[in-house]
Amino acid sequence: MTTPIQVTDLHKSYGTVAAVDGLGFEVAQGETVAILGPNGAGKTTTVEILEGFRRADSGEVRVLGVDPATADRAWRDRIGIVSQSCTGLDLLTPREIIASTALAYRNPLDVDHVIEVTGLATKANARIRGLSGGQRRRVDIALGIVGRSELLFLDEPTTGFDPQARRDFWSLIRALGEDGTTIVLTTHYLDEAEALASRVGIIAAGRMVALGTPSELGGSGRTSTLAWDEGGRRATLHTDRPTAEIARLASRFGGEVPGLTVSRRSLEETYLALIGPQSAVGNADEVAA
Ligand SMILES: Nc1ncnc2c1ncn2[C@@H]1O[C@H](COP(=O)(O)OP(=O)(O)OP(=O)(O)O)[C@@H](O)[C@H]1O
Repeated sequence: MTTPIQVTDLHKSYGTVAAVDGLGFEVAQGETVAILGPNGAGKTTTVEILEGFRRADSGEVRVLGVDPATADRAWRDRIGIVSQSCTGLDLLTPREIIASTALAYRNPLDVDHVIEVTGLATKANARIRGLSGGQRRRVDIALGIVGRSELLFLDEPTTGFDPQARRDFWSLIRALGEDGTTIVLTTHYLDEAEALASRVGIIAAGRMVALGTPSELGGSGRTSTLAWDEGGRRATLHTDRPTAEIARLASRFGGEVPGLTVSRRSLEETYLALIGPQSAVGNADEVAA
Protein backbone atom coordinates (compact mmCIF):
# COMPACT_ATOMS: atom_id res chain seq x y z
CA MET A 1 0.00 0.00 0.00
CA THR A 2 1.29 3.48 -0.87
CA THR A 3 2.25 5.70 2.06
CA PRO A 4 -0.24 8.60 1.69
CA ILE A 5 2.30 11.36 2.35
CA GLN A 6 6.06 11.25 1.82
CA VAL A 7 8.09 14.45 2.03
CA THR A 8 11.88 14.58 1.75
CA ASP A 9 14.16 17.61 2.01
CA LEU A 10 11.47 20.09 1.00
CA HIS A 11 12.51 23.68 0.30
CA LYS A 12 10.44 26.75 -0.53
CA SER A 13 11.58 30.37 -0.34
CA TYR A 14 9.81 33.65 -0.92
CA GLY A 15 12.56 36.04 -1.95
CA THR A 16 15.13 35.81 0.82
CA VAL A 17 12.75 34.13 3.29
CA ALA A 18 13.24 30.37 3.55
CA ALA A 19 9.66 29.48 4.53
CA VAL A 20 10.36 25.73 4.27
CA ASP A 21 13.96 24.74 4.81
CA GLY A 22 14.74 21.05 4.40
CA LEU A 23 11.58 19.57 5.85
CA GLY A 24 10.81 15.86 5.79
CA PHE A 25 8.16 13.52 7.19
CA GLU A 26 5.79 10.71 6.32
CA VAL A 27 2.16 10.06 7.18
CA ALA A 28 0.94 6.46 7.16
CA GLN A 29 -2.42 5.16 5.99
CA GLY A 30 -5.19 5.93 8.52
CA GLU A 31 -3.04 8.20 10.69
CA THR A 32 -4.17 11.57 12.01
CA VAL A 33 -1.17 13.87 12.18
CA ALA A 34 -1.38 17.34 13.74
CA ILE A 35 1.11 19.96 12.61
CA LEU A 36 1.93 22.57 15.22
CA GLY A 37 4.19 25.59 14.97
CA PRO A 38 4.31 29.32 15.60
CA ASN A 39 2.99 31.93 13.17
CA GLY A 40 5.20 32.02 10.10
CA ALA A 41 6.83 28.63 10.77
CA GLY A 42 5.92 27.29 7.32
CA LYS A 43 2.89 25.13 8.07
CA THR A 44 0.53 26.61 5.47
CA THR A 45 3.27 26.68 2.83
CA THR A 46 4.01 23.00 3.48
CA VAL A 47 0.37 21.92 3.47
CA GLU A 48 -0.40 23.93 0.34
CA ILE A 49 2.51 22.25 -1.46
CA LEU A 50 1.01 18.88 -0.44
CA GLU A 51 -2.39 20.03 -1.74
CA GLY A 52 -0.87 21.09 -5.08
CA PHE A 53 -1.59 24.80 -4.58
CA ARG A 54 2.03 25.90 -4.28
CA ARG A 55 5.18 24.68 -6.03
CA ALA A 56 8.20 23.53 -4.06
CA ASP A 57 11.62 24.90 -5.03
CA SER A 58 13.19 21.49 -4.43
CA GLY A 59 12.68 18.24 -2.58
CA GLU A 60 10.59 15.15 -3.06
CA VAL A 61 6.84 15.18 -2.39
CA ARG A 62 4.47 12.26 -2.94
CA VAL A 63 0.82 12.50 -1.95
CA LEU A 64 -1.16 9.31 -2.58
CA GLY A 65 1.86 8.26 -4.63
CA VAL A 66 1.72 11.30 -6.92
CA ASP A 67 3.67 14.57 -7.16
CA PRO A 68 0.97 17.17 -6.34
CA ALA A 69 2.55 19.62 -8.78
CA THR A 70 1.58 17.35 -11.69
CA ALA A 71 -1.57 15.77 -10.24
CA ASP A 72 -4.78 15.38 -12.20
CA ARG A 73 -8.50 15.55 -11.47
CA ALA A 74 -8.72 11.90 -10.38
CA TRP A 75 -6.06 12.59 -7.72
CA ARG A 76 -7.90 15.70 -6.51
CA ASP A 77 -11.11 13.64 -6.13
CA ARG A 78 -9.34 11.52 -3.52
CA ILE A 79 -8.40 14.51 -1.39
CA GLY A 80 -10.55 16.72 0.85
CA ILE A 81 -9.44 20.19 1.87
CA VAL A 82 -10.78 22.42 4.60
CA SER A 83 -8.89 25.68 4.25
CA GLN A 84 -9.06 28.82 6.34
CA SER A 85 -11.33 30.66 3.91
CA CYS A 86 -15.10 30.57 4.07
CA THR A 87 -17.33 29.91 1.10
CA GLY A 88 -18.32 33.48 0.30
CA LEU A 89 -21.53 32.24 -1.33
CA ASP A 90 -23.68 34.36 0.94
CA LEU A 91 -27.01 33.98 -0.80
CA LEU A 92 -26.99 30.18 -0.94
CA THR A 93 -27.87 27.77 1.87
CA PRO A 94 -25.57 25.15 3.41
CA ARG A 95 -27.70 22.39 1.88
CA GLU A 96 -27.45 23.90 -1.63
CA ILE A 97 -23.67 24.31 -1.43
CA ILE A 98 -23.05 20.89 0.10
CA ALA A 99 -25.36 19.16 -2.43
CA SER A 100 -23.78 20.87 -5.43
CA THR A 101 -20.27 20.10 -4.15
CA ALA A 102 -21.28 16.44 -3.68
CA LEU A 103 -22.20 16.29 -7.39
CA ALA A 104 -18.58 16.95 -8.27
CA TYR A 105 -17.46 13.65 -6.67
CA ARG A 106 -17.88 10.09 -7.87
CA ASN A 107 -18.72 8.57 -4.49
CA PRO A 108 -19.86 11.34 -2.14
CA LEU A 109 -21.25 10.95 1.37
CA ASP A 110 -25.00 11.36 1.81
CA VAL A 111 -25.77 15.09 2.02
CA ASP A 112 -28.17 14.73 4.97
CA HIS A 113 -25.55 12.72 6.85
CA VAL A 114 -22.94 15.44 6.27
CA ILE A 115 -25.38 18.12 7.46
CA GLU A 116 -26.11 16.07 10.54
CA VAL A 117 -22.53 15.28 11.55
CA THR A 118 -21.35 18.84 11.01
CA GLY A 119 -24.13 20.13 13.29
CA LEU A 120 -25.82 22.12 10.54
CA ALA A 121 -29.27 20.52 10.72
CA THR A 122 -31.01 23.60 12.12
CA LYS A 123 -29.25 25.91 9.65
CA ALA A 124 -29.31 23.73 6.55
CA ASN A 125 -31.83 25.92 4.74
CA ALA A 126 -30.72 29.31 6.05
CA ARG A 127 -28.72 31.68 3.88
CA ILE A 128 -24.96 31.62 4.53
CA ARG A 129 -24.92 35.37 5.16
CA GLY A 130 -27.04 34.85 8.30
CA LEU A 131 -24.70 32.25 9.83
CA SER A 132 -22.21 32.93 12.62
CA GLY A 133 -18.46 32.51 12.09
CA GLY A 134 -18.47 29.07 13.75
CA GLN A 135 -21.46 27.95 11.70
CA ARG A 136 -19.75 29.05 8.46
CA ARG A 137 -16.70 27.07 9.53
CA ARG A 138 -18.94 24.00 9.78
CA VAL A 139 -19.99 24.59 6.18
CA ASP A 140 -16.30 24.66 5.20
CA ILE A 141 -15.82 21.36 6.98
CA ALA A 142 -18.90 19.86 5.34
CA LEU A 143 -17.49 20.79 1.92
CA GLY A 144 -14.16 19.23 2.84
CA ILE A 145 -15.62 15.88 3.85
CA VAL A 146 -18.58 15.43 1.46
CA GLY A 147 -16.38 13.87 -1.23
CA ARG A 148 -15.53 10.87 1.04
CA SER A 149 -11.83 11.61 0.67
CA GLU A 150 -9.07 9.14 1.46
CA LEU A 151 -6.90 12.01 2.64
CA LEU A 152 -8.23 15.07 4.43
CA PHE A 153 -6.36 18.33 5.05
CA LEU A 154 -7.76 20.55 7.80
CA ASP A 155 -6.24 23.99 8.25
CA GLU A 156 -7.01 25.33 11.75
CA PRO A 157 -10.42 23.67 11.57
CA THR A 158 -11.92 24.76 14.90
CA THR A 159 -10.94 28.41 14.98
CA GLY A 160 -14.10 30.30 16.01
CA PHE A 161 -15.85 27.24 17.45
CA ASP A 162 -17.48 27.34 20.85
CA PRO A 163 -16.31 24.61 23.30
CA GLN A 164 -19.21 22.25 22.58
CA ALA A 165 -18.80 22.66 18.82
CA ARG A 166 -15.09 21.80 19.17
CA ARG A 167 -15.96 18.60 21.06
CA ASP A 168 -18.53 17.69 18.38
CA PHE A 169 -15.98 18.35 15.68
CA TRP A 170 -13.41 16.18 17.46
CA SER A 171 -15.93 13.32 17.51
CA LEU A 172 -16.49 13.75 13.78
CA ILE A 173 -12.75 13.69 13.04
CA ARG A 174 -12.26 10.62 15.23
CA ALA A 175 -15.06 8.84 13.37
CA LEU A 176 -13.47 9.69 10.02
CA GLY A 177 -10.13 8.42 11.31
CA GLU A 178 -11.71 5.18 12.51
CA ASP A 179 -13.17 4.74 9.02
CA GLY A 180 -9.61 4.80 7.65
CA THR A 181 -9.35 8.39 6.44
CA THR A 182 -5.81 9.76 6.66
CA ILE A 183 -5.94 13.24 8.19
CA VAL A 184 -3.42 16.08 8.37
CA LEU A 185 -4.48 19.04 10.45
CA THR A 186 -2.75 22.25 11.38
CA THR A 187 -3.77 23.81 14.65
CA HIS A 188 -2.63 26.27 17.28
CA TYR A 189 -4.53 24.35 19.97
CA LEU A 190 -2.29 21.88 21.77
CA ASP A 191 -5.27 20.18 23.39
CA GLU A 192 -6.75 19.61 19.94
CA ALA A 193 -3.52 18.02 18.73
CA GLU A 194 -3.41 15.84 21.83
CA ALA A 195 -7.08 14.85 21.51
CA LEU A 196 -7.03 13.92 17.82
CA ALA A 197 -3.58 13.08 16.59
CA SER A 198 -1.84 9.72 16.48
CA ARG A 199 1.32 11.76 15.92
CA VAL A 200 2.19 15.42 16.36
CA GLY A 201 4.71 17.26 14.19
CA ILE A 202 6.24 20.52 15.36
CA ILE A 203 7.51 22.86 12.65
CA ALA A 204 9.80 25.75 13.52
CA ALA A 205 11.60 27.99 11.02
CA GLY A 206 10.67 25.73 8.12
CA ARG A 207 11.93 22.50 9.68
CA MET A 208 10.25 19.58 11.38
CA VAL A 209 11.87 19.82 14.81
CA ALA A 210 9.87 17.00 16.43
CA LEU A 211 7.51 14.28 15.26
CA GLY A 212 6.07 11.70 17.59
CA THR A 213 3.03 10.45 19.45
CA PRO A 214 1.50 12.90 21.92
CA SER A 215 2.78 10.71 24.74
CA GLU A 216 6.30 10.74 23.31
CA LEU A 217 6.26 14.53 23.04
CA GLY A 218 4.28 15.27 26.17
CA GLY A 219 0.89 14.57 27.69
CA SER A 220 -0.03 11.52 29.70
CA GLY A 221 1.95 8.33 30.12
CA ARG A 222 5.51 9.52 29.48
CA THR A 223 8.50 10.24 31.61
CA SER A 224 7.90 11.70 35.04
CA THR A 225 10.29 13.73 37.12
CA LEU A 226 10.51 12.96 40.83
CA ALA A 227 12.14 15.48 43.13
CA TRP A 228 12.78 15.30 46.87
CA ASP A 229 14.99 16.78 49.60
CA GLU A 230 18.05 14.79 50.57
CA GLY A 231 21.40 15.66 52.16
CA GLY A 232 20.63 19.39 52.15
CA ARG A 233 19.90 19.55 48.42
CA ARG A 234 17.16 18.82 45.91
CA ALA A 235 17.52 15.36 44.30
CA THR A 236 15.77 14.59 40.99
CA LEU A 237 15.07 11.44 39.01
CA HIS A 238 13.52 11.01 35.53
CA THR A 239 11.62 7.77 35.19
CA ASP A 240 8.94 5.95 33.19
CA ARG A 241 8.02 3.97 36.37
CA PRO A 242 7.22 6.67 38.95
CA THR A 243 5.12 4.45 41.20
CA ALA A 244 7.86 1.85 41.57
CA GLU A 245 10.47 4.56 42.20
CA ILE A 246 8.29 6.24 44.85
CA ALA A 247 7.83 2.89 46.59
CA ARG A 248 11.59 2.37 46.51
CA LEU A 249 12.21 5.86 47.93
CA ALA A 250 9.56 5.41 50.63
CA SER A 251 11.18 2.20 51.70
CA ARG A 252 14.63 3.84 51.75
CA PHE A 253 13.33 6.76 53.85
CA GLY A 254 11.28 4.39 56.01
CA GLY A 255 8.04 6.23 55.22
CA GLU A 256 7.43 9.80 54.08
CA VAL A 257 9.84 11.06 51.38
CA PRO A 258 10.83 14.66 52.33
CA GLY A 259 9.48 17.32 49.90
CA LEU A 260 8.46 14.74 47.26
CA THR A 261 6.99 16.15 44.05
CA VAL A 262 6.04 14.28 40.87
CA SER A 263 5.72 16.22 37.61
CA ARG A 264 5.32 15.43 33.95
CA ARG A 265 6.33 17.52 31.00
CA SER A 266 3.27 18.62 29.11
CA LEU A 267 3.00 18.82 25.32
CA GLU A 268 2.87 22.58 25.78
CA GLU A 269 6.19 22.61 27.66
CA THR A 270 7.80 20.45 24.97
CA TYR A 271 6.39 22.71 22.27
CA LEU A 272 7.60 25.91 23.91
CA ALA A 273 11.03 24.42 24.56
CA LEU A 274 11.38 23.35 20.92
CA ILE A 275 10.13 26.44 19.15
CA GLY A 276 12.19 28.80 21.31
CA PRO A 277 11.88 32.58 21.04
CA GLN A 278 13.81 32.80 17.74
CA SER A 279 12.36 29.86 15.85
CA ALA A 280 9.70 31.49 13.69
CA VAL A 281 11.04 32.99 10.46
CA GLY A 282 10.23 36.65 10.05
CA ASN A 283 7.81 37.74 7.40
CA ALA A 284 9.20 38.57 3.97
CA ASP A 285 8.76 42.32 4.31
CA GLU A 286 10.57 42.45 7.61
CA VAL A 287 13.47 40.41 6.29
CA ALA A 288 13.77 42.45 3.09
CA ALA A 289 13.71 45.75 4.97
N1 LIG B 1 2.98 34.30 -0.78
C1 LIG B 1 3.95 34.65 0.05
N2 LIG B 1 4.82 35.63 -0.29
C2 LIG B 1 5.83 35.99 0.51
N3 LIG B 1 6.06 35.44 1.72
C3 LIG B 1 5.22 34.47 2.12
C4 LIG B 1 4.12 34.03 1.31
N4 LIG B 1 3.47 33.04 1.98
C5 LIG B 1 4.12 32.87 3.15
N5 LIG B 1 5.17 33.74 3.24
C6 LIG B 1 6.13 33.82 4.35
O1 LIG B 1 6.66 32.52 4.57
C7 LIG B 1 6.76 32.24 5.98
C8 LIG B 1 5.92 31.00 6.31
O2 LIG B 1 4.53 31.33 6.15
P1 LIG B 1 3.38 30.25 6.36
O3 LIG B 1 2.08 30.94 5.99
O4 LIG B 1 3.71 28.99 5.65
O5 LIG B 1 3.45 30.04 7.94
P2 LIG B 1 2.43 29.33 8.94
O6 LIG B 1 3.25 28.43 9.78
O7 LIG B 1 1.31 28.73 8.19
O8 LIG B 1 1.91 30.56 9.81
P3 LIG B 1 0.46 30.81 10.54
O9 LIG B 1 0.46 29.98 11.78
O10 LIG B 1 0.56 32.29 10.86
O11 LIG B 1 -0.63 30.49 9.57
C9 LIG B 1 6.30 33.52 6.67
O12 LIG B 1 7.46 34.28 6.98
C10 LIG B 1 5.46 34.23 5.64
O13 LIG B 1 5.52 35.64 5.84
